[in-house]
Amino acid sequence: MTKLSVNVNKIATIRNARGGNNPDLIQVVKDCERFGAQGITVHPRPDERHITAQDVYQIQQVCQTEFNIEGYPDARYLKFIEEVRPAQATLVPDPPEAITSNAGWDTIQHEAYLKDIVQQIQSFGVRVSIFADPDLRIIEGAAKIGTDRIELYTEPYATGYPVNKEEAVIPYVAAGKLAHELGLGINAGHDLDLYNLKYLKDNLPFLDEVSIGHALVCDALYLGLENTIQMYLKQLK
Ligand SMILES: CC(=O)[C@@H](O)[C@H](O)COP(=O)(O)O
Ligand SMILES: NCC(=O)COP(=O)(O)O
Repeated sequence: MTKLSVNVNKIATIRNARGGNNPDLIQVVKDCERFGAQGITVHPRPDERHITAQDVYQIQQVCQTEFNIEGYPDARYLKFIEEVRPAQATLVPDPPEAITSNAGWDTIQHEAYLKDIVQQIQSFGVRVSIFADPDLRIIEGAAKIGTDRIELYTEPYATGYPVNKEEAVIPYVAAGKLAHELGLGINAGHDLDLYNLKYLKDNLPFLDEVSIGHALVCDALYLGLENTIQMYLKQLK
């Protein structure tokens, strides 16, 4: 079964726009889970443009499903992971000024660095996922590093889907097959939506989890949060 982890970054974006507590992020987290979300994902970026440090600790208090914290493994991020002990830590190579995540790790060039970080996080009893492009050498590198899972970066798939979905999915099928053969868990995320999700899921038999935020929150503006979460879950059946 592929789990849906709802990324609530954009709820915090709207809240921060006015400086108050509307929408109430913690209430939205509770509601997402009540509506069927099987995980909650946040990416507490250093500039706190959306998710703040306070949000991270408050979500941990209420999250009843799997809490997934994404980020670049600097000292601030590792402190979150050690103190919060989420179900999963997803390592992303974003520089602080990144507008959004736009690439996976070079697991070959950064093997020694990532191996140390992964061991540190695993020593906290936290599962590790490494954000990765669907490149077979990169997947092999991820296995060497000792990560529990990879998260396939799906922006290129989402961009290619409307043009030629059969072609767009090819690298992901190959990467997913190799990852499974190497004993890695498989997550996927970035720019997934109600149009492209089912085709990816149907072509990736061992997909453990998708984390979806931007499109889901945008859909919820028109369709309502409960209905939207149910619609995303239906795509994963
Ligand atoms: C890692 C990834 O692709 C997304 O989870 C990322 O967290 C999106 O970040 P923004 O919500 O800041 O665009
Ligand atoms: N890891 C991907 C994620 O959490 C959400 O990405 P997006 O759906 O906001 O593009």
